[in-house]
Amino acid sequence: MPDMTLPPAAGSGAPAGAVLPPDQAVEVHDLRKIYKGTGRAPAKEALKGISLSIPRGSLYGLLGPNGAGKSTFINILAGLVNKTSGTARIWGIDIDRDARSARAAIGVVPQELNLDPFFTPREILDLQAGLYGVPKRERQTDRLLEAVGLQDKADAYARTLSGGMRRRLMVAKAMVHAPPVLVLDEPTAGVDVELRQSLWAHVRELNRAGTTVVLTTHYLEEAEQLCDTIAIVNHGQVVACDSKQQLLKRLDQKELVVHLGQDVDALPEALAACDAELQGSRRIVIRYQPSRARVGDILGAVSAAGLSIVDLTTVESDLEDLFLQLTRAPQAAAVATAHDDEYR
Ligand SMILES: Nc1ncnc2c1ncn2[C@@H]1O[C@H](COP(=O)(O)OP(=O)(O)OP(=O)(O)O)[C@@H](O)[C@H]1O
Repeated sequence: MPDMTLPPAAGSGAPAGAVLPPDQAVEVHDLRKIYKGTGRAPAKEALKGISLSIPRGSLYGLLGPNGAGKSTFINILAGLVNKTSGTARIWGIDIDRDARSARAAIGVVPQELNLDPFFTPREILDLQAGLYGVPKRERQTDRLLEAVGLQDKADAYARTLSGGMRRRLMVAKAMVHAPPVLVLDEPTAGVDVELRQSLWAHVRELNRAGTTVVLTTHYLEEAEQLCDTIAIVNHGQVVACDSKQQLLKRLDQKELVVHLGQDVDALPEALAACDAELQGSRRIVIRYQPSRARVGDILGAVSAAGLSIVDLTTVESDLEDLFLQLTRAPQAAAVATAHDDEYR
């Protein structure tokens, strides 16, 4: 990936005398969307009252399985889908009160690579800047092309660009009006591992340059590697939303594997009250909550039962465990309600 020095996002800093940028880049409250049924297809409630605040400057992940409602959410922000109810503000601008200014504050990179194959990157960016009413003298076409490493391809037909180059061009296209908020819908869906890394580097660079980045993904790894804050969405509801560290802390579950020096045929009595399991005759797996149980006490109980410990391993839960817990739990709706209250 080329070295990228990006043009600063509009409003990302606060020049002297300027209106201070908002603390929250995006704020939505009780956002609902019902797609009307057509023919035999029934109506679909894609968003069931989403409330979220996306802090300015964050790299925010909307994580959820296919069909969770992520694209619907960002398409509403982008002005491409009409919400059924609720409110949304982008960079402090209510999308109902001033749709035009709200749209100007956001750049969206859609999932589909919808580029005209017979236009060159330079033409595509110029055209897009024209659509947004950016005066010619203020256009940053060359800088943007350089930022996404496409200066050498500025005048090549888009159809001759590789998949990765096209994605980068899409990012540049979404940035022509220097929006302070950039939304990427599944930026690396179907992208190979190497290109994924370079796209991540690019997204981090955009964020460092001051742009608030919101991305949707169903790749846990992507959210874990890139995002500082993550909202997990399932069936049109937010089931968790916190900083990555806090989310991981919420798991509060560890697994301790104790390898014994002798054969046993049953769990020692002292471990009966724990979530413990004897595997084979020399291995005990104990699941515990670090906030409630001390590993020293657990090991003490094993030793007190007259068992010798020859080795130990611990396994920590990761985001994947939380994701599975939250998106598979039958009471997910209850979790969401309790959680939403925290964020209102
Ligand atoms: N135009 C539409 N008409 C009817 N239903 C729709 C429409 N667009 C989306 N849906 C439905 O709304 C739900 C949410 O879809 P959405 O595309 O927002 O989810 P997603 O989380 O972005 O999933 P994916 O990653 O697969 O795009 C799904 O059940 C989908 O089938």
